Amino acid sequence: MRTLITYIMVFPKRSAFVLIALLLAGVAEALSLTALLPLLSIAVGESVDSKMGQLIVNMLHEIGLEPTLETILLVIVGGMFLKGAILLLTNQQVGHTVAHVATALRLDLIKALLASRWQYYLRQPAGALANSIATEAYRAANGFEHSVNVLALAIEALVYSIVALFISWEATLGSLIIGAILFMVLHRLVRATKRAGNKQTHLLRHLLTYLSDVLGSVKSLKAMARDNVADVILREQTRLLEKATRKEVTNRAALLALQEPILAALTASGLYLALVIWKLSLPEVMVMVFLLTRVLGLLNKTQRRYQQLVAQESAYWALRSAAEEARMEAERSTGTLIPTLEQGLNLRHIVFSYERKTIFSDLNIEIPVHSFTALIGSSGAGKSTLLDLLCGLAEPESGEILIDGVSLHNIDLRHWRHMIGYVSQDTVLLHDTILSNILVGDSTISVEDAERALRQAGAWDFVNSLPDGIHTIVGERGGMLSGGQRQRIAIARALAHQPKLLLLDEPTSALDPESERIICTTLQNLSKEFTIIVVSHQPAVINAANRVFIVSNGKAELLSDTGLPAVTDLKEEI
Ligand SMILES: Nc1ncnc2c1ncn2[C@@H]1O[C@H](COP(=O)(O)OP(=O)(O)OP(=O)(O)O)[C@@H](O)[C@H]1O
Repeated sequence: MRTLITYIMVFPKRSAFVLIALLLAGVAEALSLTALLPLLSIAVGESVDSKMGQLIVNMLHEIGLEPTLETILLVIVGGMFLKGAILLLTNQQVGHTVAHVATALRLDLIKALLASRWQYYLRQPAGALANSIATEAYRAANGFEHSVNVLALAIEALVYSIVALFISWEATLGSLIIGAILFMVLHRLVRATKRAGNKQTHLLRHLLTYLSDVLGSVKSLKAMARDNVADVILREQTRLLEKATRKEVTNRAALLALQEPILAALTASGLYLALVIWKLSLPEVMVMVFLLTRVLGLLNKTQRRYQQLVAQESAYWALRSAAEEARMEAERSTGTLIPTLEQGLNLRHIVFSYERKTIFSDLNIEIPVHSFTALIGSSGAGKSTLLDLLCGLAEPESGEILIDGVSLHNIDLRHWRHMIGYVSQDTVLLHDTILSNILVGDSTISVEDAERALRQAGAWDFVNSLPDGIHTIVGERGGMLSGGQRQRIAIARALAHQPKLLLLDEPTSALDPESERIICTTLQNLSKEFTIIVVSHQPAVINAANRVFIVSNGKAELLSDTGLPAVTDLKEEI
């Protein structure tokens, strides 16, 4: 019930529209059915003496129609058509709304996650996120559809009950009481479905997290003939999921199977009471039986829809709590100053740790503008972390990061990041065109910007020589390009928004010497315009830089600031 109310509160306008439409549909149907009463009276040659019958006859007189068999038949058929038209519009609206709800929930989660602290984001398994965006959002949106239907069916049942009350309040009340008892008895099946739904939500999240991890490393597992290990674990999780799904389906089937015979028994008892005990007239009894069958049928349908709602609702709450948790971990930027980068960067006495592991105990680095700085050091020394500190993705415990003498604390982070071009260690290109890979959805970057960036990155000649040029599709993870070409596209992506500072994390680690040489030349050319900081173990990159820092033991030490350090000397340091 909480989910039902929440859905309506979160999407009030859409829910209201759908409900009003369904209500109109219910009224249209009820009116067309009540016309049955005088129809039946006329059909059996009786006079129309019930209140409802009189009302219909009077209404027909009002609009200048005689209550003949033909007119009443037309009223019934017309009412049904009107109901059909309203239902068509309603169903359309429900369909649009379900799609809208799914999109709104997905966007909400993505937005909250992207706005969260980097350290929090890193802890989120990609598979769980994919599951939330795909499966949970879909199930949650279906939950919305079931909610609206529960309400609509309940309203329809109410409308029918009111109409039935006019005919015989005793029979209606009796049936409603029996209906309520039936509802409560069968509620056990609804609760069991809810438990199965919760289990499914939990297992699906687990399964997709594991699946995405396994698929990410399938090549090495396959090469070592260890893919059957993954297979066994996945099979176990799939078996559990299947069990939960089977439980849900069994409970649904049980509810459906039990409702039908009980409904038949109730209808038969009602018929007996009306004919033998209350001695109602045959047309009245026939209409009443028809209406009560509908009321109880609608109550049954309401319960079945409610059962479907509780099977899906856990997905909605899982999705909402994921978004809420991400919002609690939102990155908070306190600074408001607009940064400049005309003098340089200065890291002073930086102390930083991951949980209890100290990475920097007293880090001091000065980086003048238009310098080309290489950061070297053993694996795990903290080079990538240093880049994270510069971007504001990690925050020092103490010490200061100064941009042109202004503390990063006081600077608007988004403005600062806009001045950064970042090429990560593991750039993944999208399965899309080269142009899309450079724009990555940023509408402020023009095609001319992309072309300029490709030229700056030394990629223009090879892109231009491709049959579709900038519109060439690069394939899955950029697989249709060479490693060096992919890396130059990644550099072009980092340059497209005209940054001032270029940060590169191991840009050539996967490249052959020739591709590496080309990237180094590109970087040297770029250093005339940009301030470049590159993390690398590669002698060619270190030689290309004009300043070299070694990061070790929580500190950074300047090894060279004149240009070309001897590669052999550096190798010993690395
Ligand atoms: N998000 C994180 N949470 C906890 N520990 C982390 C996190 N990121 C990195 N570390 C740890 O901090 C240390 C420094 O990591 P970092 O990636 O900065 O090293 P690096 O010098 O760039 O290494 P490499 O040359 O191997 O890329 C490593 O020991 C790593 O395990």
